[in-house]
Amino acid sequence: MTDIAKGLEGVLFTESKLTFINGSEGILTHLGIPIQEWAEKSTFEELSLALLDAELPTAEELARFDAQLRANRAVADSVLDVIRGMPRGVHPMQALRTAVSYLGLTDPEAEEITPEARRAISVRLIAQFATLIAAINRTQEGQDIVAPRTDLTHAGNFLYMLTGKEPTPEQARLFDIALILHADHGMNASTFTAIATSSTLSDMYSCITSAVGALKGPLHGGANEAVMDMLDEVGTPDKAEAYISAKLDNKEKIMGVGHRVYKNFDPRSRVLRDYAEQVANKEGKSNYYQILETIEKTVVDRIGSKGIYPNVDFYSGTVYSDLGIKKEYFTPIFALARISGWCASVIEYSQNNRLLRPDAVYTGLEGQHYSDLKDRS
Ligand SMILES: CC(=O)SCCNC(=O)CCNC(=O)[C@H](O)C(C)(C)COP(=O)(O)OP(=O)(O)OC[C@H]1O[C@@H](n2cnc3c(N)ncnc32)[C@H](O)[C@@H]1OP(=O)(O)O
Ligand SMILES: O=C([O-])CC(=O)C(=O)O
Repeated sequence: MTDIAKGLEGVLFTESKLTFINGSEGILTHLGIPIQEWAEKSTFEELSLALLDAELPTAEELARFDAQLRANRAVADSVLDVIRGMPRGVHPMQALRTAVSYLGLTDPEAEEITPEARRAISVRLIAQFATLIAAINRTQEGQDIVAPRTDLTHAGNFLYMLTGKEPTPEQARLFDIALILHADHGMNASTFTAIATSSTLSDMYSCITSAVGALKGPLHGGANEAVMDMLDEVGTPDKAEAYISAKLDNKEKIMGVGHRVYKNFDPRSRVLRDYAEQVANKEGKSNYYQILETIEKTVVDRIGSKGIYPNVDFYSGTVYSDLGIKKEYFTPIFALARISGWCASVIEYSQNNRLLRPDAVYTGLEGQHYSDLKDRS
């Protein structure tokens, strides 16, 4: 009997210098540097550049990249018209998938797949994802689109475009850290999807459009919104333990916990929990935070022995909702960060490309002949 790696678990299909994960010890590094240090000391701009070039930038290189991002924030009016024309009430991830696909139609270099073109398009995509997501939010809320500013950081400008108000330095920095934590994560489903698309020698916009679709699902990036739905369903902290126990008794999955690779705490969830806790200590524990605390305890007590612990999606929503962001935008914000990892991984894989084409064990019928439709019951 041939072994099948269901879900491709543990299958090694390429080499990468970008991200290392030790799932049993809960370790995550980018370019060998622990995620906690990136979160504490770096910026999303710096990590994005480090991933794109697979090396730590100099101050001069970072300044140049930052200037390029700022200069590329605006998107063509036709893209904004498409966003304005979208039906109201669509999920923002549907809207983002369509917007990024359309964005490709406005980029004269879109079809180029040379390393230089992939790199240049990546800079534009990283810069413009923020503009697309903020514009989707504004139009879906019936508000005017806010044009990007060049005097704010990537995180600060996004929050400004989203709300129309300049964020405080603390808010911008907190959001920057959230972006850092989500920027890359090895061969997760959406990065793998981007690479699979690029392996056919398709263009960057196709890679990223397919990655957005993969991130959207609740087993992947969509889990952060699903966690918020769960918190709303639980309602109050005193109901959390019974709610989770009943779900586990029914063999239902709890959103925001469990991971294909981490069989211990996801280090990103620890960082996010610390920030959520700081806000809770400063402003009083929010209802959401208290429910999450009880869910975490119940899950770890009941199924921690199976290696089920909170993942990155567990606490991110409380941080975003503290910043006044609606839950439908949690997954687009994940995409806002992961665009760097997607682009970097496509660039890296393209340097040594081979078409991705796995196989399946055939279990269907054999030796059959075509029968006329009228003869079939
Ligand atoms: C950014 C990210 O993508 S992080 C992941 C975000 N996704 C979520 O939070 C959704 C909830 N989590 C899950 O569905 C899963 O943990 C996944 C999809 C992330 C990983 O799943 P897999 O690696 O395929 O694990 P699998 O489904 O095989 O589960 C292994 C065991 O753990 C249990 N388990 C896994 N996740 C959960 C969960 N969230 N709640 C309850 N039990 C769980 C399974 O029921 C199974 O138990 P069993 O062996 O007794 O049958
Ligand atoms: O690595 C994974 O499978 C999912 C994940 O945590 C991520 O993409 O950030």
